[in-house]
Amino acid sequence: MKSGFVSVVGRANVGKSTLMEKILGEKISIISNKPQTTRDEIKIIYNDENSQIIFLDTPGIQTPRNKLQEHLLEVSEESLKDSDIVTFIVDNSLSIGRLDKMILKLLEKVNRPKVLLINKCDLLDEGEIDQIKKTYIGLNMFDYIIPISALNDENIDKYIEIIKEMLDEGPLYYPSDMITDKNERFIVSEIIREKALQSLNNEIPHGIFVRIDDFKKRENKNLYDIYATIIVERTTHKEIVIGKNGQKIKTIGMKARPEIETFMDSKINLKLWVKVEKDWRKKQKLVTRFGYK
Ligand SMILES: Nc1nc2c(ncn2[C@@H]2O[C@H](COP(=O)(O)OP(=O)(O)OP(=O)(O)O)[C@@H](O)[C@H]2O)c(=O)[nH]1
Repeated sequence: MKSGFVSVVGRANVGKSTLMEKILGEKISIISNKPQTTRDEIKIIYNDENSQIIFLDTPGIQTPRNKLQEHLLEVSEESLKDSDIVTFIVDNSLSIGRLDKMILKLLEKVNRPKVLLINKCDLLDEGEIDQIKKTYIGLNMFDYIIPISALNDENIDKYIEIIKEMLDEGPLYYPSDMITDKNERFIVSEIIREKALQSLNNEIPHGIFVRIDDFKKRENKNLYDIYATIIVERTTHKEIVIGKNGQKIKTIGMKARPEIETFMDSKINLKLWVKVEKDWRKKQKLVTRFGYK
């Protein structure tokens, strides 16, 4: 049995969620394909007959502008140090951009075997792939460099093979049917948050948080009652989330419910409320209370 922890870092939009979905299937895409702004580290667990790979899916890296983003950057650093192998994903850009350089600086400090995935190779020709490879070989930092296309499922099996080769023998850290360490409440709150952000069209840039107030299965029924509160920073935002005649919040609920039902494999009765907590993002205390650390 081989097992171990593999951290996966990359800036937002390079295709991490797509990769995880190809490795682990649709339920994972519900979990990992969420807007970046408040996402914490998520462990995503791959199992087969003779291995367990625990991917530490870290938040996409961006320049920290507030406490929450600072925290996300710390999460990435920590998971790099805790893991057995580090995977760095870049996309089809031909040169190394500013954020990628920032991540490379982090990686330099981490004394672990490293794999580089060049994603979106379906958008590149052979010459371009070679050019990117050469750039990174020049850094002398990576044990393996693998061009992939997460979208077209190209070379992902090779990546898994290489990870297995590199891992040591180890125990089953999690039950073999477990796919993530996050509890259902957290994932449900992320689904609601995502649907809210989508329905709000950037009217409230990043300023919402979703708290699950109640989460109960009805006796002898395949049905859950879930009560959640969408927390906003301002009274004006509250009005926006509720919408005219409550239309907006109704839409958010209608979009979230089917996805929660797929994830929970159960019928869902979802009730949503909206509440104002001023400047919640800036307040480290609230960030802590809401479970980011
Ligand atoms: N052409 C091409 N597009 C891809 C590939 N992988 C991902 N994409 C696209 O790139 C975009 C971003 O992919 P995501 O998987 O959401 O990226 P991410 O890194 O998880 O982004 P964050 O959630 O912001 O961290 C989506 O539109 C994907 O369809 C690929 O191999 N080829």
